[in-house]
Amino acid sequence: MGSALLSGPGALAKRAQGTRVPWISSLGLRGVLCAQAAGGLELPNTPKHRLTAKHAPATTEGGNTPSDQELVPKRISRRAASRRRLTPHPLQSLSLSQLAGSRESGGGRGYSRHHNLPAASQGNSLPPPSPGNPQRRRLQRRTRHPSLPKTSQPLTRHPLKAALRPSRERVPGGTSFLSCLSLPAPRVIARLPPEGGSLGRGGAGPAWLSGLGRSAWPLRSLGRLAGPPHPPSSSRPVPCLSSLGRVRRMASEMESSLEASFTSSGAVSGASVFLPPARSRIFKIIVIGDSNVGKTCLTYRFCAGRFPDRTEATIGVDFRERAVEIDGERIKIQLWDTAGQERFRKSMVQHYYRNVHAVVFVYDMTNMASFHSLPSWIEECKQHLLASDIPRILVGNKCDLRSAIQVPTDLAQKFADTHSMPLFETSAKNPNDNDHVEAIFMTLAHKLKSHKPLMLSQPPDNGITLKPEPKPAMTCWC
Ligand SMILES: Nc1nc2c(ncn2[C@@H]2O[C@H](COP(=O)(O)OP(=O)(O)OP(=O)(O)O)[C@@H](O)[C@H]2O)c(=O)[nH]1
Repeated sequence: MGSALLSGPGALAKRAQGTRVPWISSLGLRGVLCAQAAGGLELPNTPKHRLTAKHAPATTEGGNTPSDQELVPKRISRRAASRRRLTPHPLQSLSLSQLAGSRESGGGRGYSRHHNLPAASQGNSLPPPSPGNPQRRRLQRRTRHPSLPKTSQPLTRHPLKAALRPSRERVPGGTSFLSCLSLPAPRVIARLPPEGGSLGRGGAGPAWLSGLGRSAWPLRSLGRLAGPPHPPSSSRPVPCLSSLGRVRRMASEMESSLEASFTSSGAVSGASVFLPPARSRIFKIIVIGDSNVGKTCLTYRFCAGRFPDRTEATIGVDFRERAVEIDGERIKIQLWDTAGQERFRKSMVQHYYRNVHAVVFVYDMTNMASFHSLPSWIEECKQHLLASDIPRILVGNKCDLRSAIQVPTDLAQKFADTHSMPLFETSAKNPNDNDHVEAIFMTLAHKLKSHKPLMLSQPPDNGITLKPEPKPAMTCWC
């Protein structure tokens, strides 16, 4: 049928002109080959090396047309089929990242999404895929990103995902950081007021806590780490450093309450308002000295009237207050029991020295090193610009341990004279020295009262009273 068609007058005319035969596709390859073998058709645009005489099927004897099976040369068929299979689709030859980039950059083929440059210039030095080199094409398929190793990662994984995954693997021992964060915080036991309801003997709790009520005491008190009572000398429990932040916050609250107290006394009042006179003045006294010299015990003895059952190293600062009456005036003595250990005080120091009215230097009479540290404590006061006229006293503690005393009284007295301070030797532990401890702080209170520091003075007589401004006369616009 094919030869019949090809030998028609139209086909011959086309052949004579040597032009392409548009309807040849309807014949199929077999028909074309038959026609060519019969010499009836010349295909000008068909490469001769692909359709040559040797590929054409031999005419069977008797001039019969070969069967369909014979008409299709097997070699040509296989090669054509293999070429069709090996010729990549343009998208097939692109790597994943290139595909993603081409999507983002509007479909530019083979371009990096980062710089819009050809992928080859980004470090992927492979040439564009060639249809005739299947090995190279395979390489190109395996190469996804120049920075990633050629591992057996699934193609669907984004490179970034692999980089950001490692939380568990990175932490040694298989613990993730989140589990580290969820470690239980150290237990902190709040210091409760001593029996009787208040810290001091004055009855009521500290003024700066009065607004909170008694139920707020444990929250407002400073925490100390739970633990057994430590032995009298060296091995003391180590408090938790994380409590320092809480202590610092407390110290600032104390300061602001002190400043509020000063303000309410009328001495510091930036605004032109009239404030009622304060009911009682507050004196801030800081107690400083080496760790373990007995600062906590001394302040506790004065405010609670007894030796504490157990003590731990102070973190930052402990506050105690006692109200006393001197010459008919009620004043409050606020004792700041500071930490002796450097690591528990360094971030608190600026709070200690603000608005200080008096300083108590304490050393341990059974420990010469604590006495030798006194000059450094005095120096620290100087560095924090403590006024030279602020009352200071020197206290040697633990005089009950007579057999262990290392610091002779005359040496201590000489030092005190050098620095113009009165010297007291006492014991916070010995109940017989109770009056002595009391006398130390009461002396200070008397001195402070007579000292009449500017900040704590009563409101001046020329206090400005706010007068209501005269209202403007009503104007009716209607
Ligand atoms: N024998 C005797 N021991 C005392 C006396 N005062 C304190 N201690 C003991 O000395 C140790 C330390 O007392 P603290 O009051 O905690 O010392 P501190 O100076 O406050 O120490 P830090 O808080 O670390 O600055 C405790 O074991 C007390 O029991 C005292 O007068 N006599």
